[in-house]
Amino acid sequence: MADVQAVEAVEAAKRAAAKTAVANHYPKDARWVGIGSGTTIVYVVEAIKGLGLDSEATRYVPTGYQSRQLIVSAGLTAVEFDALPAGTVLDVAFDGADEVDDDLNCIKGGGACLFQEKIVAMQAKEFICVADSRKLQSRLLTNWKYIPIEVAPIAAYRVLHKLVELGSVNPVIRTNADPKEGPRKTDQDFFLIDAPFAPLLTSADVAAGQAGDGTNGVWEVSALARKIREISGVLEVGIFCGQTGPQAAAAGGIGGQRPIAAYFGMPDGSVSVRKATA
Ligand SMILES: O=C[C@H](O)[C@H](O)[C@H](O)COP(=O)(O)O
Repeated sequence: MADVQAVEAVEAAKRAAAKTAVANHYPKDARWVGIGSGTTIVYVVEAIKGLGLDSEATRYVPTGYQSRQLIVSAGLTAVEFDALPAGTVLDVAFDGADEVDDDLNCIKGGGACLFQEKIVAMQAKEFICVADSRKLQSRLLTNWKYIPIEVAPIAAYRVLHKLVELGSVNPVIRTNADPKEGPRKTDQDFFLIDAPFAPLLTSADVAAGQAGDGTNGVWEVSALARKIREISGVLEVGIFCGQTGPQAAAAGGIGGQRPIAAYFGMPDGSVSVRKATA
């Protein structure tokens, strides 16, 4: 009974966060909207429907199979990322996260989606993250214990070896719930490696003098993300960091993989917001 109540409380928290995020960031004249993956994004789509705008002109860009099914089941119109007219910039992209730190860096991929999520977020003016209080931490890898990494199957063991060199302790190839069914496949038919590391340093940690260059296995977020992406065989890493959309636009580019705001449903029913400072 207590378990059922706990699950219901978490679902209520996700729904509250989604409703607030959509109320604050969904443009009334939205033309292109990115829709992420996972269990929390379901409430984002519910909240979008709840706005009652349902414009014929709005198109929703999915980040994988589940996301597309969600869009279509809600009676909304999906357009695949590779079918977007050249130069299309999404008005906004919403997505969940496995953990978010003080700088709004995120870990994503716990549900096996990260590559399409990243390219959709990076094509949007604003990327908005929606989650519950379990995901709200000061540093990444506090409550959530590993970094999901999407890899080419042929390179998986090579990547495992390289991750150990970077300081990961016991990285594993993710399997299906029944390990006899073999490795879990992504929407790209790639494998996932789940790589535990020590908690990742934030900008405040670095400003306070901590190195974060991998010495003794301690990494700063962006430094580790860069190192992992450099390994041949890695398609994408489930660390979303670096520029926000507005920062990218100010530099003459499009979109960023770091959200401009993250909304967390709290156990007391309130919604906590963390906003990017720059
Ligand atoms: O792989 C899945 C995605 O990155 C999800 O957005 C992330 O795992 C959060 O999922 P949920 O909302 O189910 O906690």
